[in-house]
Order: sequence, then C-alpha cells, then structure tokens
Amino acid sequence: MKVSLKKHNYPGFLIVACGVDGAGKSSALDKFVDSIISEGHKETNIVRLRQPSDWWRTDRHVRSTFLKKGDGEKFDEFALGVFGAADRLNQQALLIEPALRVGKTVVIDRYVFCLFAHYMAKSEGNIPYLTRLCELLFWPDITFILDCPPEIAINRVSKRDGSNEAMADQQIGPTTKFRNAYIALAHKNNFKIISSIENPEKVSQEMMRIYRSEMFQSKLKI
Ligand SMILES: Nc1ncnc2c1ncn2[C@@H]1O[C@H](COP(=O)(O)OP(=O)(O)OP(=O)(O)O)[C@@H](O)[C@H]1O
Ligand SMILES: Cc1cn([C@H]2C[C@H](O)[C@@H](COP(=O)(O)O)O2)c(=O)[nH]c1=O
Repeated sequence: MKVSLKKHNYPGFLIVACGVDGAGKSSALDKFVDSIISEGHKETNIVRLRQPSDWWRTDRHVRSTFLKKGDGEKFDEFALGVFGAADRLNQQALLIEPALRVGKTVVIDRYVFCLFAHYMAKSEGNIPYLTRLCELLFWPDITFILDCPPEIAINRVSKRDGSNEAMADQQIGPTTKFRNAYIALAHKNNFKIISSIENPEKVSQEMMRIYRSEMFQSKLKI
C-alpha cells in the first residue's frame, strides 16, 4: 500500500521508528538520541514523543478492546481506528508542527504507519478509509522499520512484560501478520528497514549512518 501524506516544508526534521512490539524501537531510539546529542545536537532541540499518545492509551474503550484491560467490553474497531487517526492529528497540531516550525528534531516511537499496519493485518490490506483520514499528517524525513523474526520479538516482550499468551503481542500469528504489514509498507514507501536482531547499540549505529546520509542530502537541497 502506497501511503499519501503531506510534505511538511518546515526547517525541523521528523524521524519515526515503527515495527512490531518487541522489535526494539524504544531501546534503539534511546541510543540514537544519545548519539545525536554526543555529536553536538542540542538536547533542548530534540522533542521525543510516542504514538499513540496517552489520550488513546488511557481511553477505556481502547483499553478493553485492544489492550485486554478493564471490563472486557468490546467496541467497534473501525470507530477506534478513526480515534487513532484523531489522536495522531491532535499530537501533530499540538506538539509536532510547533516543534518542526522552529527547527527542532522530532523523534517519535511509532507513527501513523503503526495504525495502518494494525488494520492492514486485520483487514487483509484494505483500509482506504483510514489512509484518507490521515492525509494531513506529515511525511517523516526518515522512517525506520525495525525488523526481527516474530519469535525473537515475542521472546523479548514476554521477558519484559511477563508471559501472557492472551496478548496479541505474544502470539506468533498476529505478530507475523503485523511484521508482514510493516515490510509491505516499507517496500512500497521506501522506508529504511533495519534488522533489530543485533543489540540496540548496533541498531542505533545503523540509524546514525542513515541519519547522517539523509541530513547530508537535505543540506544539498537547500
Ligand atoms: N536489539 C535488541 N537485542 C536484544 N534485546 C533487546 C533489543 N532491543 C530491545 N531489547 C529488549 O527487548 C525488550 C523490548 O524492547 P523495546 O521495549 O525497546 O521494544 P519496542 O519495540 O519498543 O517494544 P514495544 O513496542 O512493545 O514497546 C526490552 O526488554 C529490551 O531491553
Ligand atoms: C490500533 C493500534 C494499535 N496499536 C498497538 C500496537 C501495540 O501493541 C500497542 C502500543 O503499545 P506500545 O506501548 O507502543 O508497545 O498498541 C498501536 O500502537 N497503534 C494503533 O493505532
């Protein structure tokens, strides 16, 4: 699925990382941010965010439908997808756009591609209603897809969160579908796939290599 988002044209730089639960996004991004700071990037010029935001994560309907928390009442997944799009639009208006406008580097753990991957995996790829709702979101300057075999990701999640086979992120079927959706998105949209089998240090070194090259290219365009 080719995604259509908006070009931001601001002086800031938007960097996002996606991938299945346990791919190592948060760990690698921590090291990546440390590296850009140690190369001279001012810490105060970096805005670190995650998606979905707490607006979505703490919502009772989301918690009982997706996260198996609360009273177990199920809500309509299409409606919650629309909420997922609203959550991203809200975070962009309140936090991402103001930061990019003043030249900051915005680093986000997950992005709207996670919403797409989730619904692509569930609806066999047919989600035009969701992609249309998201057309005003910014196209990131760099999109990393962290990729590792589902067995490895599941193992990491169960060690981190405790074993719970009822959770989709500890099941081979859904994790394989999510991974395939990310790979399909990456191939169609030229995202940067990085193997996250290796330790987070190695993963962040590869992120740095891509970041330096993209920064160099963007300076040539000015
Ligand atoms: N490259 C790696 N090699 C081995 N273990 C890792 C690696 N990256 C992360 N881990 C470990 O695996 C667990 C999951 O990592 P992390 O939270 O960074 O993944 P994530 O993709 O952000 O997961 P989620 O989406 O579920 O939040 C953590 O306990 C972390 O210490
Ligand atoms: C619909 C939808 C679901 N998710 C999922 C992916 C993860 O399992 C969790 C987010 O938790 P994490 O703390 O970032 O691991 O929710 C999503 O991220 N976005 C969505 O739109």
